[in-house]
Amino acid sequence: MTTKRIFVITGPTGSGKTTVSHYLRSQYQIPQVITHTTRAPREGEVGGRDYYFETPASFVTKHYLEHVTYSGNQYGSSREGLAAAWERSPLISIVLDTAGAITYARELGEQAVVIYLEVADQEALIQRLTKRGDLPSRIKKRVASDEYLRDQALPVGLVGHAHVIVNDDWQATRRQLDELVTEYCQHDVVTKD
Ligand SMILES: Nc1nc2c(ncn2[C@@H]2O[C@H](COP(=O)(O)OP(=O)(O)O)[C@@H](O)[C@H]2O)c(=O)[nH]1
Ligand SMILES: Nc1ncnc2c1ncn2[C@@H]1O[C@H](COP(=O)(O)OP(=O)(O)O)[C@@H](O)[C@H]1O
Repeated sequence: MTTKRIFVITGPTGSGKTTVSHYLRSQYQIPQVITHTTRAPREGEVGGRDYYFETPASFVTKHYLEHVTYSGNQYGSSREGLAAAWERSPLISIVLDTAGAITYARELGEQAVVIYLEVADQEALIQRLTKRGDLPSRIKKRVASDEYLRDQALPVGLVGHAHVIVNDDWQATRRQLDELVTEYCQHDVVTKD
């Protein structure tokens, strides 16, 4: 049987987590676990595809494997969401903050393949957020949040568990992702023998 695995994509805001998750979906048909949030949708975001957008009252009715507060909003991933994605494919992905990534690494062990993204130049990262359409006031609040500052560095709890990718150049990032997918697909061929 093919081993079930999940690519846990983490890193600070603007490091490219969503972009990586979309690439894994379009290039390799790797489904993404959709998580729940109380934050308002950004322009272009669609409920049920990007997030399940919740009110504070509806958020607390779900069964979470883990949940966090990030820059004043609630986020959580459900056990049901994980099981539903694994029904569709043995290799799936999820986008989490580093606290969530630590929980997944602890709860799922080797099934969780953690990818930590970072951008070397902070100015470039701010420019990416601006280009993405984030309002200057929101960017200011986000980059001043404790959670953003915490996620700037690979947490001790993920050292030795995470594949670190410096996402400055998309072609280089793509190559590293291609290698990872190949590695984890071959892993299964090897373990089946
Ligand atoms: N722990 C955890 N983090 C989540 C979850 N859903 C989203 N996040 C993280 O919450 C943070 C804020 O997400 P978002 O508002 O979409 O901002 P972004 O990082 O700029 O895309 C990011 O680090 C996401 O990876 C979840 O269910 N659990
Ligand atoms: N390597 C890259 N070079 C330039 N822009 C990038 C790169 N990776 C992602 N981006 C852009 O940066 C912005 C933030 O990326 P996104 O995936 O939304 O980050 P996150 O989900 O971590 O907040 C998006 O507009 C995305 O298109």
